[in-house]
Amino acid sequence: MRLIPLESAKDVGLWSARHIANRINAFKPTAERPFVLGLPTGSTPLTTYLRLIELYKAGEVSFKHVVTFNMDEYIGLEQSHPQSYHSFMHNNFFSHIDIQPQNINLLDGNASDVEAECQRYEDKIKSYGQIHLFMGGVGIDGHIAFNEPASSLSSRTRIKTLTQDTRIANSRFFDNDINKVPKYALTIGVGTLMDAAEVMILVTGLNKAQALEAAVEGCVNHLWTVSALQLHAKAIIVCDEPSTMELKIKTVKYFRELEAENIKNL
Ligand SMILES: N[C@@H]1[C@@H](O)[C@H](O)[C@@H](COP(=O)(O)O)O[C@@H]1O
Repeated sequence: MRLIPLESAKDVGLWSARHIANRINAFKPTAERPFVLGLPTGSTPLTTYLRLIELYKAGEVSFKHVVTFNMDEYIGLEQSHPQSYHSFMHNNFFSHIDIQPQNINLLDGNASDVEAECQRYEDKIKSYGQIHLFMGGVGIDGHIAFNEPASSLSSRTRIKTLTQDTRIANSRFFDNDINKVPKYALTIGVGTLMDAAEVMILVTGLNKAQALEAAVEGCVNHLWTVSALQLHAKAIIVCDEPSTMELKIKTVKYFRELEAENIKNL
């Protein structure tokens, strides 16, 4: 695992956007051989999206031959609902870049046959071979996508019941009213994420410090699903200073020295 300890949340956005652009450009995608990118929602990746839009506008990266798969979607919200992950992605990213609509993949949280929808998603990912780079955030309780504590670390795309903690955390987007937060979501599984060639998780803020500790210093444990990353051959965690509060000083120092050259590349 690589840990990139940066100073601020803004730096996390700049670094991660640059990393994505570099990977796309190095891949030289074409219509026949697109770059496959996994994407999250949440407040953490917003700076990354803003920076990617800037890089696109500056001609430094194109999404013309990029195929995207989002991690998750609430069940029961209309796609046009302002808090659906469909809306989030279109408003914050897709409508500002040159991605082709047919290359955008999101789970349908209103599918009548949920199991068939999840299978369709898994099959569609497989049809491209592999997701080349999956970016994600992390919940306060260490969940990745909506793989809540005690999710199987080999899980595939499926329906999950959201925990009370997650619904409270996400109620800030629903007028601070937990009753308006959906109870269920469709989410890729931990196994789906682990199949990606590379996984990059963004962690910012003091409230994520325990999750970061569990991911980096804890044991692989289904109660902190982000800890599964320790078993991934190419995992990167990009974090800001406040989120490292629970890590040992020597851990942070170790990675800071190891990544000294890369930390400069914002
Ligand atoms: N399903 C999403 C996760 O993918 C995201 O990582 C998490 C943290 O969101 P934020 O970045 O807003 O803290 O929120 C939700 O639960």
